[in-house]
Amino acid sequence: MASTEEQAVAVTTNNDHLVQSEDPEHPANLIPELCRKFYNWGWVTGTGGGTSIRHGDHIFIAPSGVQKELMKSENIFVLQWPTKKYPAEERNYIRRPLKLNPSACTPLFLTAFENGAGCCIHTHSQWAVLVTLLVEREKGPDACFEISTIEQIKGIPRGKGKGMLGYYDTLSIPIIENTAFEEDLTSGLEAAMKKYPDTYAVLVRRHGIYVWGDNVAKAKTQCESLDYLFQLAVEMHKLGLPWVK
Ligand SMILES: CSC[C@@H](O)[C@@H](O)C(=O)COP(=O)(O)O
Ligand SMILES: [Zn+2]
Repeated sequence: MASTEEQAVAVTTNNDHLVQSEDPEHPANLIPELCRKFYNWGWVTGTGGGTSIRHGDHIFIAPSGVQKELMKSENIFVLQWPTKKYPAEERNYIRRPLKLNPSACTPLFLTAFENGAGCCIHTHSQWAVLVTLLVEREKGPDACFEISTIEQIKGIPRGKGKGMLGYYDTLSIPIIENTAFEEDLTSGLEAAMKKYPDTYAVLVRRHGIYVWGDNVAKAKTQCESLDYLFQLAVEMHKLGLPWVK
């Protein structure tokens, strides 16, 4: 019987083609490219944060604990979709680079994909963290960031198949409490999605945010719009201006 290492080599060797493509839009090329951008925006510094893409029946996932802006396509893990929520076992990966572990965010990304997402982004943006500190903790499971009558709200969907929010709508993003380990956030994320079925993002107090979209472009632009709104909200708070009119 082959040793664990030999089995891992076999898996990796057999499926390297899954992350080899000349196409810049291929997920194995896009994830490193996006993470370089996100690093420059302060979203994924110090190895925190990350992103994952669903492409057909494959899920592309970054490794854990690496400098996300230096990641290469050969470092990307691949899971067959649909898959188990906690794919700790080696055999669940159809491509697993040696000497690396998959992102601790994997079960959270999978939760977004189960919800129909094509891409999920996790940031440690300081604006997102600050907003979670400004919304009262006492509200518990009802904690929610809300903002209205700001043009950029129109960059966020009203819900699946419901078009985009309008200028006079109120944007609501649920906030869940942080946990000691990233993967333990999964039940909180699931509960928030159940309570807010139209949401495309969940804030994590003192940690950051998970944002997803139907595809990569939507996840990225929605994440950008939210980050803009969080920064604006922090500055408004400093000026004593209300977020909701
Ligand atoms: C700075 S460590 C951050 C991690 O614990 C976690 O919050 C995170 O976002 C990234 O996890 P990772 O397993 O490296 O993909
Ligand atoms: Zn994180």
